[in-house]
Amino acid sequence: MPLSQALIEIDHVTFGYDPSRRILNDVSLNFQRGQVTAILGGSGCGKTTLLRLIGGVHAVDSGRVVFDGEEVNVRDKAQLYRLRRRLGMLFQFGALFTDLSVFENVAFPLREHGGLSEEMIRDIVLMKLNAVGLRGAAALRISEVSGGMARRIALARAVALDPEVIMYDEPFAGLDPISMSVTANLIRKLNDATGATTLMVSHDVQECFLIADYAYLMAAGGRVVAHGTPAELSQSEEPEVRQFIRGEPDGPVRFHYPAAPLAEQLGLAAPAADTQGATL
Ligand SMILES: Nc1ncnc2c1ncn2[C@@H]1O[C@H](COP(=O)(O)OP(=O)(O)OP(=O)(O)O)[C@@H](O)[C@H]1O
Repeated sequence: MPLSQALIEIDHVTFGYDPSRRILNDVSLNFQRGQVTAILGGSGCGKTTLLRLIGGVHAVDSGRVVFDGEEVNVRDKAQLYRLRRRLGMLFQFGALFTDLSVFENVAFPLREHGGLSEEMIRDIVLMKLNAVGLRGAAALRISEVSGGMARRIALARAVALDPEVIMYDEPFAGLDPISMSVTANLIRKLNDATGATTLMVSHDVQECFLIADYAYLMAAGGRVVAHGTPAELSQSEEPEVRQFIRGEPDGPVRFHYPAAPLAEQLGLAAPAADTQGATL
């Protein structure tokens, strides 16, 4: 078997939660060691589903998910356990324990892991909090911190056990522009400082392009529209890619669900050329 460069390979994967509706349709993506790779796409195109397949939460219908040369098999519990110990995951909105302090939130995975002395836990927690600039906030309660700080605490918690792979699901959701760019820079910094491999699912193209080494653009119907470095994708002449990157409401990817022209439906004018996109 040829040795692949990629740490994680999604190889011609097709998947649906139920047989009547395919979410991913013969998709192939590669995640290179040490790199930050963004998976970009609108709501519902299957980005989170991809992360779940990598974590072995569901079995693929066809194709393969390969982690470090080993095909993920959801029925092999011992393999899944080994795999998941190598993955760190930051879920959408972080999900911190609001009744615990900042310190205890970051300490949580370390205590779960077991076998670490209190002194070691303390040192690791303070180092991780220092990396996200919040060592001084260790004693605060989660209810006392801002949304941007909460995201940084969740980042510190996601990397507490120094995972080889860090998966972020919508790390920028609900953040103001400054917190967004702080979070983006931290994702890059944590990747480089720990030598990890980062997968980042998002619909924030600009933020991801600032820090990603490589990006995949996904569209509805579970297909990969394009992939490349942010520079390559930014220079693409492909209409679908250009629309995606510029966030334009009209183009090959339509903003409007098919409908009769608005004026016609409101009884304001005789049926005319399609004006759906022009009014919004
Ligand atoms: N557990 C589930 N059971 C059945 N259908 C699901 C389940 N989870 C997600 N879906 C459906 O699968 C599709 C893809 O969802 P997914 O969460 O992967 O999309 P996404 O690209 O991450 O979107 P978002 O950015 O909105 O989170 C959606 O239509 C969703 O309704």
